[in-house]
Amino acid sequence: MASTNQNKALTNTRFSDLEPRLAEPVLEALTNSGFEFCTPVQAATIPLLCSYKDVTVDAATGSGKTLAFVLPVVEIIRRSSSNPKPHKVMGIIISPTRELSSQIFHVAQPFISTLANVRPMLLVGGLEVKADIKKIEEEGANLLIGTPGRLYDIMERMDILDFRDLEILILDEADRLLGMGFEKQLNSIICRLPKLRRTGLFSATQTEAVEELSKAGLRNPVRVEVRAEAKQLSGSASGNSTSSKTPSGLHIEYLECEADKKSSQLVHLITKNKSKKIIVYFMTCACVDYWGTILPRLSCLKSFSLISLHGRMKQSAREKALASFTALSTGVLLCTDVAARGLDIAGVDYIIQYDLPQDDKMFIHRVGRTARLGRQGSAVVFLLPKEEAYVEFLRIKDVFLEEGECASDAPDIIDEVRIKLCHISLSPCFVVQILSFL
Ligand SMILES: Nc1ncnc2c1ncn2[C@@H]1O[C@H](COP(=O)(O)OP(=O)(O)OP(=O)(O)O)[C@@H](O)[C@H]1O
Repeated sequence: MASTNQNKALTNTRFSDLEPRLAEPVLEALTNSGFEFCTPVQAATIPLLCSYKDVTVDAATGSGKTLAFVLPVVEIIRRSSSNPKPHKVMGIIISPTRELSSQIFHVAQPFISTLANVRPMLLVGGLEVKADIKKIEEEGANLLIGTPGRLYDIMERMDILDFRDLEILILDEADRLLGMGFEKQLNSIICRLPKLRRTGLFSATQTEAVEELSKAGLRNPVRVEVRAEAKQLSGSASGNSTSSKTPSGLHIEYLECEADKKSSQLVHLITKNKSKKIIVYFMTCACVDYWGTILPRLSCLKSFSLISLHGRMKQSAREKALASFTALSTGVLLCTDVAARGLDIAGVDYIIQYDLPQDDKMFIHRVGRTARLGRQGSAVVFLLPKEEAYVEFLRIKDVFLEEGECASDAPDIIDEVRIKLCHISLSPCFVVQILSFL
């Protein structure tokens, strides 16, 4: 009898069931990596991209988006030419951070290696651009995976690369790439690519803005939207199913805290969760440096592994920090939003948002570093009492938290905040924006 999967985050569709059928070597590589059943986003997206459709994909954090684009990229290159000339670029995958590009490169490696003569190249900042140029000149590059800045730089400097037959462009964390910060480089990259190509936009916080889609040159894209099933919200009509942008195994709490008590609360939360693997998000690189210096000096945290990561560290230090934290079973990563999007770090149980994110979308990406692919995880966000909506909510709901205690007895509290905020007219503030995402 055919077996079905035991993981609720997976569908009963096997990779070998997908149509058009994936090539045998890819199916073998999937089996060797322990992947048998597709996640919902993979089951929906892989057949579309493999049938030459453009897609915009919006699915929760940790839902398996990486394989949902990596497999079609490999398939499309295989069909087009499994033996391209050394400097003929067939595909490009762009993501906003060095760490994420590097992760994608490594996830893709076993599948790309089924294409014997296709050379992938990781192009990220922080390392000498001359070394990249030399490598491309000598070895060639058929699939570029990297960050917009370095890709742009390489395209500016290297006429040798031929993009005329490019088949597929993937923008991971597309809202970040298209919405802010990377316009110049991205426009310049996209302008050089043939219009007749496939394009895929992926994110957990996708926007529908037409102008953004047209910036990426999509043609009649199919929109794939996969939401996690959420618990029934109290106060909503019975029988209504709900869906959530955050994974179903994620439990989110808030902690009301005066500014001058935040530091002691942070230490308290870290020590209380000693047996967990924790990520703490701060607003700036300077904050990470500050806490990275202070916390290890506290006697109560002497036995803790505390690792700092931010964008102003040297590339080698960034890589070392991420590798060290990944290898830990318990420990604390102190970081900025450079580690908020896309990173797939095994075993993260707990997310602490010491500072609210500057970009409200980042809330989802931060908490999404835990509870990935059907696992459980929890997250806490520090909120100041002055936050009007929050205080008003406490008054209306008659929910009072002991000062300094986490809201662990109020499991659906954030959902209830959202519902209540719909019913009372409060002046918009950042907290409202954040909560509206949940
Ligand atoms: N079909 C599958 N079967 C088992 N595990 C899978 C499958 N697809 C992906 N995974 C695992 O699920 C985890 C999350 O996948 P991935 O990093 O692609 O998520 P994501 O949707 O890109 O998340 P984010 O939005 O945070 O970038 C990874 O550890 C990956 O190996």
